[in-house]
Amino acid sequence: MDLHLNHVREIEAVAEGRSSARDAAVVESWMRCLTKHRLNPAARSEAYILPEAALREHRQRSEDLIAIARSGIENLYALVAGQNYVLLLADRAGVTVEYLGDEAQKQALRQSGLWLGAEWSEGRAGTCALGACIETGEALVIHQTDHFDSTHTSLSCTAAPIYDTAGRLTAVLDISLLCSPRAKASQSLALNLVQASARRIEMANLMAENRREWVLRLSRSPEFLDVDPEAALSLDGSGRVLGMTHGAARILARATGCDWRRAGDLIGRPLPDFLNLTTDRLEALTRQRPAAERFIETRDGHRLFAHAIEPRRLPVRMPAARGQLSPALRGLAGDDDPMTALLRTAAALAVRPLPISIEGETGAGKLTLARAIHDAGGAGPLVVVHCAEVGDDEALLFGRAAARRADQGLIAAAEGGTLVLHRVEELGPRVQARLMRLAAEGTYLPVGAVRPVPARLRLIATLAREAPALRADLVHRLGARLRLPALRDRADRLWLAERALAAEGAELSFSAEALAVLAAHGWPGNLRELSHLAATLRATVEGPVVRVEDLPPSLTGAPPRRAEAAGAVLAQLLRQTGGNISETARRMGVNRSTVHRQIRRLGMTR
Ligand SMILES: Nc1ncnc2c1ncn2[C@@H]1O[C@H](COP(=O)(O)OP(=O)(O)OP(=O)(O)O)[C@@H](O)[C@H]1O
Repeated sequence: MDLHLNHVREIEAVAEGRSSARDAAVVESWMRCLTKHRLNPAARSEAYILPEAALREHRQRSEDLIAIARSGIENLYALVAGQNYVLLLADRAGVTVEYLGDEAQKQALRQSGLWLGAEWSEGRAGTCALGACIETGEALVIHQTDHFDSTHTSLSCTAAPIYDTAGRLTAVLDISLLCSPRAKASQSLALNLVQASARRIEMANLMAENRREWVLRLSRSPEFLDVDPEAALSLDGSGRVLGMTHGAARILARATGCDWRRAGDLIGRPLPDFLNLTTDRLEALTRQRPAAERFIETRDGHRLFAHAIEPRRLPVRMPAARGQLSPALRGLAGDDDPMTALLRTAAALAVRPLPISIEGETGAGKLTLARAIHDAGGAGPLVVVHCAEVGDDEALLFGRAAARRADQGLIAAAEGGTLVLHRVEELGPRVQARLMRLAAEGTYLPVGAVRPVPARLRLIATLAREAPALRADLVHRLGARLRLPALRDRADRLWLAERALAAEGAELSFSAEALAVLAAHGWPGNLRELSHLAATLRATVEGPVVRVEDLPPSLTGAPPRRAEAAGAVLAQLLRQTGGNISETARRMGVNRSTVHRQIRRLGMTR
């Protein structure tokens, strides 16, 4: 029977949901060809080779990658050339930008598309190793009749992705055969080889990009650690992840239960989020000690061997020890490791003019930390903007072109100092769009101006943990991210509670039972809730000891207040204060942004 017809029937059967002996990756790719790319399995199309000019453009864009990948590609080709393999390096679009093949087979290779400039995207060529690898981000073999288009069913192709240090797929490495044995298993060795080469290319890329940073290489076995490690990541001076190989992205993602496909989210997070390791232990992991002694553990309990490589030339800025933190920063936490690490990072950032964003639940201390960073950094005015009050009023923030001094915006007022945008997610969409330039380039456009104005200031944005109203592209421009833990997750919460009482000037202390209640409480209002509790206790408790009975029902288990009741209280307070937001906020014990938010959530009009 006609092989082509057979092939088409098999694809149609899979489309109808019949089970198939093919690998899941092949079946999924066939389904994408049918439903996403809308390809016809009965149609046959020759491999597409880009015109010269278009190919030149693709190669120019991949120049850096080709330069870094070159030795890896040549080594791989040297290993497989004797077995008639050709080697292709394709860019993200599936276009072959580098090629090594046997001159003697030139004609046949060109004909079959195993050639420079061939486009092997799945949408163009149907199921093929390069295209399916780009779609799935994983290494795979597409062997003979695994191909969707029966034009390609004589080929056997094996591909592995190459990721950049930010975790984005940038290229695919492929070795292919014009003719191969029938069994797909014949290509297992090819798969291993391509994956190892891709890993080494990523490693070379990471090392080239991070000569001045700490690099941490990881391996499951000490024997390979120093010669051919499985993964590597780079760290900035304060121990945050700067970049990684794909292997490292998988390890870090697994350690925190994240999806490795969103590796970009791992960048900027502190090392202890993933490993039981802090930067002050990196020196103990250099080659001075035998590899077998350099083991560490991931947060999900996997044991790894590590090799830390010191930054070259410039000495790295090691994180400030706790005693070296400025008093403003030091006072923000007791004995809590994540907070100590966060404050060290904040101290390192405070002396540089980089934008910073601070995330945390309501009352977690975002604004307080922003102020402390400003204090630690030194110079200039501090302008705090409550973004709910700005809304979409562009002129308020950015000022107007050719304005008199009094009409300048808040950004101009912060010149030479710090601009804190508190609850930045409360800004309207137009203001958010205008803010992008300030965050990314340090310039801004006053309303009505045609030329951007440079802003010499440090930008600190605070945002709620879940801030869906904020543009994703703005979030990424808001600089280094500091994530404040919720009070219930802090080991120093009882220390904070005692200190809050002391700050009220009261000669009071908590009984052991009362401390147990505080330790178990969920603290939805975080530090704000704690400081209000201290103020209330100071006013209500007579003896020297706060007992469980002295604590309010919200802590000791009375039913929580319902949203309707909260709405009624808010409405009543607004009426009593004649709509005065500041006074309402003061009486409710929350800040003004919270009142604005509740008004909006409850659909009230002012
Ligand atoms: N480290 C701290 N120790 C004790 N109290 C603190 C600390 N940080 C903040 N507070 C107190 O907690 C309250 C809330 O702090 P802050 O306004 O900084 O929180 P926030 O996260 O910005 O809140 P929101 O997002 O709700 O505006 C303030 O009264 C502040 O004084």
